[in-house]
Amino acid sequence: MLATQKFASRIVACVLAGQNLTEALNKVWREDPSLLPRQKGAIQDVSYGTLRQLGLIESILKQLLQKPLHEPELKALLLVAVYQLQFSRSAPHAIVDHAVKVAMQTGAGHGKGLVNGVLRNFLRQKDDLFKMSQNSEYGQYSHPAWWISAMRKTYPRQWRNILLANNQHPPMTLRVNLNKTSCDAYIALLALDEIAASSSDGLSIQLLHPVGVDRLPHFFDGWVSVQDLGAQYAARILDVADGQRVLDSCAAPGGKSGHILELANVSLTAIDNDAARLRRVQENIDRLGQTATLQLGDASQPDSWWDGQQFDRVLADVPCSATGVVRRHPDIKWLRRPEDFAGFARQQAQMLDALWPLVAPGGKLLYATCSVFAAENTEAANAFVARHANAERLPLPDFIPADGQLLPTPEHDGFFYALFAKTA
Ligand SMILES: C[S@@+](CC[C@H](N)C(=O)[O-])C[C@H]1O[C@@H](n2cnc3c(N)ncnc32)[C@H](O)[C@@H]1O
Repeated sequence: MLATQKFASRIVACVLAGQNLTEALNKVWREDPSLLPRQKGAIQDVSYGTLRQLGLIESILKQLLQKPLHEPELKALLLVAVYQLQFSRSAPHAIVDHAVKVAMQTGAGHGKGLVNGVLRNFLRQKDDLFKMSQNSEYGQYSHPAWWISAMRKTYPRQWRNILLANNQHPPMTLRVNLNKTSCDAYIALLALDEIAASSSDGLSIQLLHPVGVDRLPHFFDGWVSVQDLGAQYAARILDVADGQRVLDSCAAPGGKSGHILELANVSLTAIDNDAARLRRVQENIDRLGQTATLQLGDASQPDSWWDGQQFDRVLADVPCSATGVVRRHPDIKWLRRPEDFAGFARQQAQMLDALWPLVAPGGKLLYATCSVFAAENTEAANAFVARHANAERLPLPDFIPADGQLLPTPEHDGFFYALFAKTA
């Protein structure tokens, strides 16, 4: 547990200082290669959990501290330890003792009395502290105030559920490759390996508990892929058919490219501007036993990679605020700023405008984000149609809300889809 607290508090401190969670984790893995997979799992769990529940834990901690704590490492250690005391099954006395030891080891030794006192007070007043923390929306929902008000304004009926869904553990969802197996047959295979799973739609499978992909039968033969249910709608909405030319313009790591190839025998071009991520597209397509043309390129500058032949279908799964996938990336809640959205919207509009000439007359372009903010979604789609006289917004299939905004729920992440047809 000592290592868990030591590294988790370092990671939480990095995120609170503005660093991305994945980068902070990778830095720790690089600096301490002796960490065992089990230890890494525990560090990851506690870091993610602390960031998910940060508003609640900070509200509790504020009640326990007589004055604000300005030492980031010490504060992160207390946040991690309070998170563990509130949410983990580890023995409380061990959590407190280890936190004191970590304080001594990490140069925050002068704070060991504070750590001991604060954590013991927490244990004595746990229920009252929790109750008091629920008096503020920050403590209740663990999101920044500006985010809470934006959700309340945009989704007056659903805002609470959205925020609470963001704080849940995400499910592990599989996309079943129907060219290789069926949902029922695969669930039966999983059962043989004692992996409990269910399907609500005959296309995807939700595991009761996440497992490593190496435990999934025939994963490396392409029978299933790990993909959130909301992301699985993209290729189905794109409505691909044999013989078409299809462009996936922001393709990495290739989840949606792979799905398109499973659904029809198309000629797929997959573009991404990140070489390392593009290699993952190749791995994914190889695993599925499919082929595609992969090209490193900037979707907003097609002149540098496009051969001039138009596409029947274009998928623009653009970079965005990722505010719909917060339960998978809890650092996003604390790293995003209200002023970020104008920049995302500008980049998204630029990409859409650059890709539109690549769509053949009668062809379709699917615009997708994993955002829940209107500036990147409904407003962007309306503005696009207003800019292009030959763009018609098409109705979506009935598995998607009519406005294209899929809100985060226990079953899926938040996504937005807008489908456009080129009329001339
Ligand atoms: C939301 S992710 C795509 C996820 C992918 N479609 C999937 O389902 O696996 C967005 C991708 O856009 C890429 N990207 C960002 N800016 C880009 C640009 N200007 N041109 C092409 N790709 C870009 C990022 O590297 C990232 O891989």
